[in-house]
Amino acid sequence: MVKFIEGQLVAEGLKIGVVVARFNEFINSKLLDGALDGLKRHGVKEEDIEVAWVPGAFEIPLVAQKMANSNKYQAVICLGTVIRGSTSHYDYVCAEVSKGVAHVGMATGVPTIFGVLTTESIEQAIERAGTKAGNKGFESAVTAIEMANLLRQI
Ligand SMILES: Nc1c(NC[C@H](O)[C@H](O)[C@H](O)CO)[nH]c(=O)[nH]c1=O
Ligand SMILES: CC(=O)[C@@H](O)COP(=O)(O)O
Repeated sequence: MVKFIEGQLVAEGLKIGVVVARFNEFINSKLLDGALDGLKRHGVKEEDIEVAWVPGAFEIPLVAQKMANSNKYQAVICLGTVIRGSTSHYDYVCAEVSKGVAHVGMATGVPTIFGVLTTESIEQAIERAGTKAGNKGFESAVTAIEMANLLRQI
């Protein structure tokens, strides 16, 4: 008999850390709204959510790591938006934030969710922050809950 293990989308009692970048705050505030909505609608209490603002996406991994190492949270959600400009800066920021967030999850064992938009245009970012392509923040909240519950069972 195969035993399947799945994380349920039930979040009562979970404590969640959120790291959100101020750079492109216009978009990121919508991602944060989506994440908070997703957490609360699945049962996370407001007092069990802590949000840390950082300057830009590049700074997300360090603060996510500190949160994950604190043993206060069952998951850490990382939110930001990197929009391609006219130089190679975009590639450096994207590489570091994606590698850094993945590293935090692997190094700490705390699910660390990549809710960072990496887009070619501001329009693509707006589409993914609560308009026609959903809200990456909400999706990240659901992923955090599923992963926190999955890891408890393994
Ligand atoms: N261009 C974007 C940045 N750049 C700023 C960096 O993230 C960082 O704060 C700075 O280099 C200081 O270390 N950040 C974003 O979040 N999004 C961008 O599009
Ligand atoms: C994604 C970015 O880093 C961006 O804001 C930087 O733009 P640029 O490459 O035009 O300096």
